[in-house]
This record gives sequence, C-alpha cells and structure tokens, in this order.
Amino acid sequence: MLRSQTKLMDLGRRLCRSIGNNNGSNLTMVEVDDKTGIATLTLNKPPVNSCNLELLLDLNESIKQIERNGSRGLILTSSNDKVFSSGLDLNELHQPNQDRLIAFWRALQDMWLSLFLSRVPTAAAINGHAIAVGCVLATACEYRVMLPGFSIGIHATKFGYVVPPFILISYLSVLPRYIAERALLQGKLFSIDEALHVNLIDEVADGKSDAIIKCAKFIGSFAKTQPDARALTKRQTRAQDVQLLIKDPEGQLRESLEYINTPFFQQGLEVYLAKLKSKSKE
Ligand SMILES: CCCCCCCCCC/C=C\CC(=O)SCCNC(=O)CCNC(=O)[C@H](O)C(C)(C)COP(=O)(O)OP(=O)(O)OC[C@H]1O[C@@H](n2cnc3c(N)ncnc32)[C@H](O)[C@@H]1OP(=O)(O)O
Repeated sequence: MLRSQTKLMDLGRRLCRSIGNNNGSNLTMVEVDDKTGIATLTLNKPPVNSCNLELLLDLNESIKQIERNGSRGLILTSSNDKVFSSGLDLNELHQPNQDRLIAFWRALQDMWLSLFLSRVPTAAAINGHAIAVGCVLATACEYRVMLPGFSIGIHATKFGYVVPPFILISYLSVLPRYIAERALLQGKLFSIDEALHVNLIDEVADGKSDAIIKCAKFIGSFAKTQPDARALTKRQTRAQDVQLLIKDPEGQLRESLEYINTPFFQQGLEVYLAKLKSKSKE
C-alpha cells in the first residue's frame, strides 16, 4: 500500500472517535469529530427510537458525558433513516409497574432538563419523523435542520393525551404562542414546508450528512464566544422555562402519574396501541 494511502486512512480513522457513556449500551452512540471537537449523539434504539426507560437514562448519560469531555457542541440525530424518534415508548405508560413508571418519568424530566440546559451549543439533525417527545428532543436543541418527506410535531390531543407543562414549554420556546397553542390543540404534525414556515425548524437539508454539516456550521457560529459566558447566558435565557420542573420535580411527577393511571388515559392508550400494532402489520 502506498504511504499516501495509509496516511489518508489514518486521517479518516482520526476524524471521528467513539466515546462510550460508561454503561456499555448501544442505545445511543457518541462520536467526537477530532477536527471540530463537535460530538454527534445518535439515537439507536430500533425500530423507531421510542423512548423507554433505558433509552432515556442512556441519552441523559451521553449528554452529560459530552459536556464532561469538553466537546464544543452536540448534534442529535438518529441511526434510523426514516424515524428520528417516535416519542415516548407507549408500552411504558400502558398498565405500568408503578416503580418503573416513577423511574421512567423521572428519567424523562431529567433528560429533558439536561438537553434543554446543556452548556454546549446543541443542534438536531432531524433525519426522519419526529413525533411527540421526538419533537420535544428536537425543540430542546438550539437549532434544527430537517430532511424533507417527514413529519414533526406533538399530536397528543388527537389521542386524548394532555401534555405535561415541560412539553408545552418546549413548543413555546421555539414557536409564537398562538401557533404553539393552535398546533397543540389541533394535534398537528407539520410537514417540512409548514415547519419551516413557522420556524419550528431552521433549515432544510438534502441528506443526513448535509444536515450534520449545517448543524456543525451553526455550532461553529459560537467559536468566538467564551464558553462559560455563553453557557450562563443560555441558562439565564431559559431559566423561566425550567422553573416549574426545577422547583418541584416531584410535584410534576405526581401530577403526571395521577393522569397516566386514570382509567380514561389507560383505555385511550389501549385503543391507540392496538391501532398502531395493526397498522404496522398491514
Ligand atoms: C398534567 C397532565 C400531565 C399528563 C402527563 C401524561 C401524559 C403522557 C402523554 C404525553 C404525550 C405525548 C408524549 C409521547 O411522546 S407519546 C408517543 C407518541 N408517539 C406516537 O404516537 C408515534 C406512533 N408511531 C408512529 O406514528 C409510527 O410508528 C412512525 C414513528 C411514523 C414510524 O412508522 P413506521 O411505519 O416506520 O413504523 P411502524 O411500523 O409504525 O412501527 C414499528 C414498530 O414500533 C412500534 N411503535 C411505534 N411507535 C411507538 C411508540 N411511540 N411506542 C411504542 N411502540 C411504538 C409499532 O407499534 C411497531 O411495533 P410492532 O412491529 O408492531 O411490534
């Protein structure tokens, strides 16, 4: 093999370094680009990245790991080329074991706070459908780039789910109130054109690597800022949004659990899950 070829291969190998998140699971994968220092955090729970307890814990650990290792930014994406995330794993909410449900909801609240308040610049390369909490993951980031042909939004009311305050807030942090309110009440899923029109997403990409490049460019726009000043300013800007969850996480947990355990919610969920399963068998 030519020396120049070996050199090129070494360079390719050096460009992205996988870092573990200490728990050995592959539910999320983290790779840091050695050149830019930007970490790509990939959701990797087949078939559709539905967020169960294990994925939420893993995701939270990966976010923290990215902050600890001094990465310059975080790009959230998916290993599935059709689904960014299908939101909460509905099996976690259906006839739940109460201890697991408590752990699940705590993990959801904690993960959202970690991503929403992350010290590093965050961007989502949305390379597939981003439904409900899938959309919440994207809106917790500072910037969103999406591929055409997919849907994004929170359609909970269509299926009889009330959304908890932090999910409301994640919409309100990117959309004008009247648009957020209308979309939530309609249970609207946005097409890419609609999402771009209301600024639910910032840019359209023509493929996953283009989306990652655009996200990296956004993160690069902070190159001349002082990281601690940036992080603190972000925290202050978002302080009001997280007040409820930071001040009273157990109260928020209690309210959600009470609602999830109602016969009304459980019956609606049963019908929805059956529909979802029969659709996937068509
Ligand atoms: C004060 C009051 C507080 C109240 C708080 C409590 C309320 C909680 C409710 C909060 C509201 C919203 C949060 C959520 O995130 S709920 C989740 C909503 N998500 C969905 O409805 C997504 C449904 N899925 C889809 O639309 C499609 O799957 C897809 C994402 C468009 C992908 O389509 P596809 O054709 O590629 O894949 P498909 O064949 O449909 O699915 C493959 C298998 O995966 C299963 N599955 C899909 N999504 C979920 C899910 N979210 N949870 C669990 N399982 C899911 C699907 O059933 C298939 O399974 P199988 O192959 O049949 O076994």
